[in-house]
Order: sequence, then structure tokens, then C-alpha cells
Amino acid sequence: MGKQSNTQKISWTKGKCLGKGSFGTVSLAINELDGSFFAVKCVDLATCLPNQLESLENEIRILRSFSSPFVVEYLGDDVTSYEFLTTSYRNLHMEYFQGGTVVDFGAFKRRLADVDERILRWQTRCLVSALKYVHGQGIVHCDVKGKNALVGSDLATVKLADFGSAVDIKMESAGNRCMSLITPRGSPLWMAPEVIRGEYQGPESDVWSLGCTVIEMVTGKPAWEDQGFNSLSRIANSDELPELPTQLSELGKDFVKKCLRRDRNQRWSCDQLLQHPFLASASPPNTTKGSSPRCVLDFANSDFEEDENTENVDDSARERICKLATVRGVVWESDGWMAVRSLSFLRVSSVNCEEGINTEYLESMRTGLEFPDCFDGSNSVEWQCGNSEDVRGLKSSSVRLRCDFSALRSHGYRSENVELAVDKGEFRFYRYCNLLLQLFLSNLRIFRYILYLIFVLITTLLQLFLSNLINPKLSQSTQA
Ligand SMILES: Nc1ncnc2c1ncn2[C@@H]1O[C@H](COP(=O)(O)OP(=O)(O)OP(=O)(O)O)[C@@H](O)[C@H]1O
Repeated sequence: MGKQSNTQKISWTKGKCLGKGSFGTVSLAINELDGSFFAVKCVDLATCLPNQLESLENEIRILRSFSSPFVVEYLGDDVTSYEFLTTSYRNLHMEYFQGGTVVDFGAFKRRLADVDERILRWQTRCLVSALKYVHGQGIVHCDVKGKNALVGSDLATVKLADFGSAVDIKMESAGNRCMSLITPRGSPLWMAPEVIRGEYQGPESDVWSLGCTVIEMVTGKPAWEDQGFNSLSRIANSDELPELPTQLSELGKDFVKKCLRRDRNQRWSCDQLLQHPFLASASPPNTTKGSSPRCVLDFANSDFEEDENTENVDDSARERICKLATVRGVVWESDGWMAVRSLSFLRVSSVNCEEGINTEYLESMRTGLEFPDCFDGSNSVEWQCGNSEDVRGLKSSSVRLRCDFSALRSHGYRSENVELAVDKGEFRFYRYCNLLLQLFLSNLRIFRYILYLIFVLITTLLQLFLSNLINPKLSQSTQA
């Protein structure tokens, strides 16, 4: 599929959800003109938080400027509107990866046998090559982890994705980054010690996260056990290193150790890592190609919904799509951002949004955490959560709330307490209004009638009340 220019509008249809992250929902999509597939990351402009849109715009800007066989390919971006222009989405179009993430792939291999180190070495090599390219462009990824390494249908293709948290270090003077406290970006359990301490986040920090990712690829779990704040303290301040998987060869262990040096100046660069014997002789696995669907006719379980953006539709493509498409109403992400955030204390792994949430990683590990609120200058916990009053007292933004939650977990509070805090937060009014709007716009006509009746009732009562107030005598004589 050729690159769309970002101004060129294409007609496309959104399909099943591929994954949900903290910054967007990724769905399968089909280009109605040529029947090719792509992945689309969408942010609902009406309900998103400012940092979600910012992150998507950041990713669009960065991916658009990249061209590497190791980085997910940008295919275009647009804004789509539905329901008489009342709902709009900002969309990023990317190449679609059928093989899931390296963690899903690792899990599949683990079910079959012990970890296949040949494939591990090749996939790691692809990731290091990706980071070498990214760093060469003056960008730090800031969120390297298994979930952001996507696997192609041939299993030999592994590309780095999710540049929402990436920073352009060309634009920031190195001096500033080192001297001032930085706002950590990324997923806490993959963060380098210097990042959690708020001191520095550069290419070396991505290499630390890569070391954690290799462990994750072998074990299927994050390199550090999630113990809330304790884990962050251990990563930031102790001399400990994560446990190296016993299944990994000595060569593999040595490679990981080179990534996980606590002193960032001692950590190996991507150039050095590519020369490490663990990667130097890595070769692509022999795989059988051909099972990957290339057009809609090859696709068995298509689950596509109509997009309103239907200019220039090729009739034959449309016919083919209509044969396969389901006619059910569009289920827009009404369970989207706010719902995901209010469930932030469940364990979330975003494999299939429609089948619900299954348990893998804690939401508190995810991108977007900001730690400065939680650490004082000496990097100790700034405050202790002594009782649930602390929770009730919160006027939480998502950022504060997450920090508070981590502290709560280490004190053994139940998650319900924290969910209350979400409701008491400043989102509440906004969320209810949004819910009403979503109901009104949804396909459930009954809600429209009920809301309409309530509206008529209120205006009638208001009219009566006002007429009484303005001219009570007149209304008395009318009653007489
Ligand atoms: N191009 C793609 N092809 C197939 N699946 C994808 C693609 N991009 C993303 N996904 C799926 O969607 C999930 C979420 O995507 P992504 O990590 O980019 O979102 P995010 O909101 O930035 O997440 P995070 O919370 O990690 O920051 C991925 O883990 C992956 O399973």
C-alpha cells in the first residue's frame, strides 16, 4: 500500500478493535478504494483529554518524518465526523501488523516449547536497529516495551510502534535536559532509574527499557514485579537489577546486562549492541509466508463498520465490502477514554476490546504517569497515604490520581476507594454530560424520546413558574 499524503482524503471503513492504549484505540481498517488493510489509531475529539490528542499529534508528526524498515509505517492521517458532525475523531493510519506484539508471540512460543532463542535474537536485533534509526533522527522513543513491538504475519518482521511519548531531543538543548528535572514519560516498570528519579531521559534510557523488554519477551512478564511504589523505589534508588531468566543463554544474559547498567554512561549504545555476539549472528527465522490477508476477500472474520468518510468510493470495492460487512450499528468508543481511566485499577491487557478486559498488566504501569508529585528532592515518597480521608480529599486529575493510587496500593487499600476518588474528581460533571450526549447520539431512540420528554417537561414547568413570577395577579385571575 502506498503512502497517503496527509492531505489526500481516502474512503475507509473501520473494523474490529486491535488494541486499546492509554492514548488511543487502535482498530483494523480497510481502504475502500483498493481493499488494502491498515491500522488506525483514533482519538475522540469530544471526549479526549488534552494529553491524548497531544500524544497522537506528536506521533503523527514523528512517524510522518520517518522511513525505516524497523519502524511502523505512517500511511496518513485525517479527521472523520459522524452523527451530523457532532462526533469527530482524529485518526492516524499505520501499516497493520497481523502477528500481534512480541509479547503475544513469546506467549505463543512458550505454550509450544521453551523460548526459541533464534527468534528472540532476530526480534531483538530488529528492535535495536529500530532504536538506532530513531536515535539517529534525534528522537528518544521513551516507551520501549513488548507491547510496542509489533510482529508481522511472517514473524520475521518486527517493528517499533507507539511514538506518542517520544521526544525530539534536537529541539531541547542537552544542558537543559540534564540540569532541570524532567517529566518522566513511558511505562514505569520499563523506565530507567534516571528517568524515575526525574533526572534525565535520553537514548541511553531507551536502551535500559530494551533490556527490560528482552526479559519480558522471554518470560511474558515485566522485568520488575509490580509492587507499586516499592518497585519504583527499587528501580530508582537501589543497586538491584531485575532477575535474569534462567531460560536465557549466557550470551543472552550478557546482552541484557549490557543494557541494564545502572550508570547510563556505562550502558552500551545501539551501535555497540548490534556488534554483540547475541545479535551479530542473528538471522531471520524461516517462516512460511502467505497466510496474511492482503485484501478483504482473503479476510475470514471481517467485522467492518461504515465510516462516514465515503468520497471517491470505488463501486466494485464497495460491493465486495458490503457483502462481508456486518450491518450492526456503529459502536463508537462510548466505553472509551473515560471508561478506561475509571477502570484504571483493573489489570488491563488490550488484546480484544470487544471481548472485554483480561488481566495482565496494571494500568498504573502505563504511559502517562508523572512522578514529580510523588517524590521529593531525595526521591523518597513525598507523602504517605495514612487513611482513606486522603482519598476523599483528592480533587484528582488523571495524573495525580495515578500517583496516589500507587501509594495506596502499597498501603493495601481496596481499589473501590480509589474509584470513588475518580468520581469525586473534576471529571465527574464532564463525564455525566458526555454520557448524556453519547446516549442522545446513540442508536437507542428511546433515550432521545426520554430526553426530549424531560426537556419539554422542564421548559413547561419553567414557563409556568416564570409567568407566575412576572404576573401573579393575572395568573390568579386566569385560575379564577
Ligand atoms: N499497526 C498496528 N497493527 C496492529 N495492532 C496494533 C498496531 N498499532 C497498535 N496495535 C495494537 O494496539 C495496542 C495499543 O496501541 P498503542 O500502544 O500504539 O496505543 P497507546 O495508546 O499509545 O498505548 P500505550 O498505553 O502503551 O501508550 C498495541 O499494543 C497493539 O496490540
